[in-house]
Parts: sequence; structure tokens; C-alpha cells
Amino acid sequence: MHALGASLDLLLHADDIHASYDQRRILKGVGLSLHRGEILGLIGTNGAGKTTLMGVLAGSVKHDHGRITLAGEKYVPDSIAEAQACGVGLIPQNFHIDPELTITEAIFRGTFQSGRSHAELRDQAGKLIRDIGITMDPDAKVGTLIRAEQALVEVLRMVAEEAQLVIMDEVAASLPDHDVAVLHQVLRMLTRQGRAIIYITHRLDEVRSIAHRIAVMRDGKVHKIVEASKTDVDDLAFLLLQHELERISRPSGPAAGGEALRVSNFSVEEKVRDVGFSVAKGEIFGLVGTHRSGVYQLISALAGIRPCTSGKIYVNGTHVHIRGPQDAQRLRIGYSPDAADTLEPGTSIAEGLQQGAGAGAESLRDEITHLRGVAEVVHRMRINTTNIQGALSTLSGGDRQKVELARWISTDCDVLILSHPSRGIDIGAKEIVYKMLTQLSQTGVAIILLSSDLSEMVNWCHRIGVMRDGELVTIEANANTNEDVLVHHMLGVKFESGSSEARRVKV
Ligand SMILES: Nc1ncnc2c1ncn2[C@@H]1O[C@H](COP(=O)(O)OP(=O)(O)OP(=O)(O)O)[C@@H](O)[C@H]1O
Repeated sequence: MHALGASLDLLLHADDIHASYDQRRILKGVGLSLHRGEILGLIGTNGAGKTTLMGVLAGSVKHDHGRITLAGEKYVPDSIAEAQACGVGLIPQNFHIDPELTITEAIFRGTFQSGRSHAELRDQAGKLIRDIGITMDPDAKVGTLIRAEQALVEVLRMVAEEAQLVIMDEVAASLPDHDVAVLHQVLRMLTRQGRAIIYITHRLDEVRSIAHRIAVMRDGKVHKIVEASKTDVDDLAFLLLQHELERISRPSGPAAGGEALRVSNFSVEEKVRDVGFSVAKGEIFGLVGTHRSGVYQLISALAGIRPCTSGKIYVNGTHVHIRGPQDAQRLRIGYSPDAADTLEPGTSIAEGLQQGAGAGAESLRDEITHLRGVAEVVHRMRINTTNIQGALSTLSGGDRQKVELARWISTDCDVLILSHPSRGIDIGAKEIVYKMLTQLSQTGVAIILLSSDLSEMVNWCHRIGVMRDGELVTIEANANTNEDVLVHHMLGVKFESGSSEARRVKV
């Protein structure tokens, strides 16, 4: 499966690349090569320099030293536009498309084709969509698409731009497995046309299933490049962390505490119908479902972001009404959404960790008033920075997410709803996050967790509720479930059991 289908033409060669931000050396002599038709996986711990390296290739970061050739020619792009003109395109972490654009407008925005007539572009968009074997209306608004479909629009933009090298920086981070499978199929098709792809992810099973070779970055250098077919997840974890991944023991038995939250006959418009469940104090309760399952509407109603249409909510046994975020806050329900960075980029790291994150801001401040406290959080979560007074924008994507998460974990809530808390976080830091969540739950906090990574749900949660078509179809006790069972309930389709990789291929 991993053998290179296309010829082994060298497309890109980078040698001894150095780059810095404000005198701080980030890339310290990177070497990398890539062939036409190849998918190169790129993995590394948070702050290793992956995004910076991709910035050098895509024209947004200047390197201080080193040589790059593209198709045999010297390549030193001065800007993103110049890199695009040379055939190199990047889909960034947390990419954003204006939701008001139509799919046609989104595909051709910023490309050399954007000057053509709308009718021509619309026809061309329809053809591109058909060619990659998916169904989408070129006139539909981007705002009506789920995240996975928006990712495909970004891929189509690369095709429209005639990119020869497509860089994907954690584009699949919060996508569920079945959406990742579609994205992978499309990417394989692009490589059959001779394009090359650099694919960054923190999910080691995913990188093994998509890449031909995998480059492991550590501290500003490519430490090793391995053949995907000759490695496994444990080897990759060892290469990344330089120690073996600690095996997390799944929660055994139910959480012991009394009831923290209960919803009954709960409905949100047509999206959530007659849902009932309760979460105990000290429990980590997972909720899974596809984008259209109603799971997001359910939790946003619990957080007061949208009204429920009918049903009852009980907090600590008392019937309550949640009519807005302030009500949720007053009831000590915290909600960390699956949005990109919610903090202003200019905020300092220390301020980011000190800012009240909704409920219980006072006690958060108490807890980490002193910079020593902040420094401890930074150290514990392995946030890469030399200056805690520096702006959040100077952190890597994964490290910014750690700051977001740390302030929520320090917030004084009775119920904490976390949506995709580990997105963008490397596998070593995930263990730390898991331990922090477990410790938090042991203080009696009820945690409701959403994640598209089902192995994480199975490893972290006491029980997992599965939503499909607006209904809560089952609540699985951890001891009785696995990822295949969850997928089966989520999609209402029967899957053969097997490794996550096998499942991904079958979907
Ligand atoms: N704009 C910036 N200004 C200053 N320092 C920066 C800036 N962007 C990144 N850095 C620093 O460069 C280092 C490498 O960041 P980079 O984003 O390349 O890491 P990464 O490997 O992509 O991490 P992640 O997996 O978290 O996305 C980090 O330690 C970060 O603090």
C-alpha cells in the first residue's frame, strides 16, 4: 500500500535550513527531500519547528541559511504568492474560509484563475468536484459545510492553483475517522496525478496509513526519516519522545460520586430529540457523534449558547434553567469550545493562563496569581517558551492549545464541557492532559468530553454516550465498549473489528 506509485522524480530538496524568530533559533539545519507522487508524513512534538519549516517552503517565513531546490531550480520564495506561483501551496492549521463565499468562490479565491468569469469558474469548480469523486454544489455557501467538507474545498483550491507540492498542516486534527478516510482518498488521487504532499499530524496511526515515508522532527531538525510500511506506532512514539509511551489504563468501573448533572426529555429544535442522561461527580463522560448527529447542539444548549426547545436540566439535583452563557457560568458549568484560539494573539502567555475562563474566575486567579504558578503550568504541560511574558502568538499551535486547556482545567467548575481538548497536542503532552483531567475529575468535577479520536474516548472516559440523527442511541460503559462498537452506533453501520488502521481503510 505504501509503495510509491509514481516515478521517483525529485521535486523538492532542502538542505541545512536554519531559521529564527527574534534571535531565537528554531530550525537548526533541516534536511528534507520529496519526490513527485509521494506523501511525506511530518511528525514532531509541539514546538519542534514543523510549521516554521513549512512556512519556509510556502514563502511565509524567511530562512537565514540553507539551500532549497524545487524541480531542480533554486527556490527561495519571497512571499506566499511567489511560492504559489512556483507550485507550492499550504493549507494551514485552523484554516478559515469566509462562510459567506460560495464553494466556487472559495476554490478560486487567491488563485491565478480568479479573474475568469463566474460561469466559467462555476463549470470548472463542478468539474474539479466531480474529478475527485465527491458530491458538492458549487453554489452552496461554505458556511453550510461541515469542517471535513471545508478541508476538501481547500484541497480543491490547491488543485485549481495547480500546486505541485501541497502542504497540509494538521488539517485533519479534529476530523472523525470516516471524514479522514475521505480526505486520504482524495490526497492519494492527487499523488497519482504526480503531485507531492507533506502531511503534518499528531496522530501516529493516521500518518502510517497515509504516508509513504515519515520524517520525525525534534528540536529544529529532521531527526530521522522512516518508511511508513517498516514502522509501527510504538516505534514512531519512541522516535518522537525518546521514551516509550506510557500505557494509559482505562477507567475501571463507574465513577463513585453522586449526580452532578442530569438532562431529561431534552430537545434542541429538530437537531436533538428527547435526550436523557446524567453525569456523576468525578465522572469523565464522553459524547460522540458525527457532525450532523446533534452532539454539538446538545452541548451548546448545556453551555447556554443556544436555547433548548424542551426538557429539563438538573444541576446537583436542583432543576435549573439555562437561558444564556451567564446562567451556565453561574451554575458553574464551564465550556471550552472546539474553536481555534479564543484568546487574543497579543495576550501574554502569563495573562492567558491567568484570565478568567468563564466560571469561577476568582478562584482561577487565586490559583495562579503568582507567576511562579504560571511557570509551573508551563513546565508541567511542556509549553515551549523562553518567556512567559511573551505573546501567545509566539507559541506553536499545540502550545497555544495547551494554554487554552490549562486555564479551563484551573477554572473552578462543577461541570466542565471540553470539546476536542487534545487537538493539536502531541502524544507526549496528551498523556499529561489526560492525567490532569483525571486528577480534576477526582476532585469531584464532572467532565463531559467530546473528541473525534475514539481511542482517546475509550481510554479516557468512564462512559460514552453515542448520538445519531438527533437521538442518544446508547450509553456504553467503558468496560463493555471499544472503537468499533462506537463507530457502529455512530454511523448505524456494522464494521468488522480490527485495528484502527484497518477500519480507516474500510470506511
Ligand atoms: N511568530 C513567532 N514568533 C516567535 N516565536 C515563534 C513564532 N512562531 C513559532 N515560534 C516558536 O517557534 C517554535 C516552533 O514553532 P512551530 O509552530 O514551528 O512548531 P510546531 O512543530 O509546528 O508545533 P505544533 O505541533 O505545536 O504545531 C516554537 O517554540 C514557537 O514558540
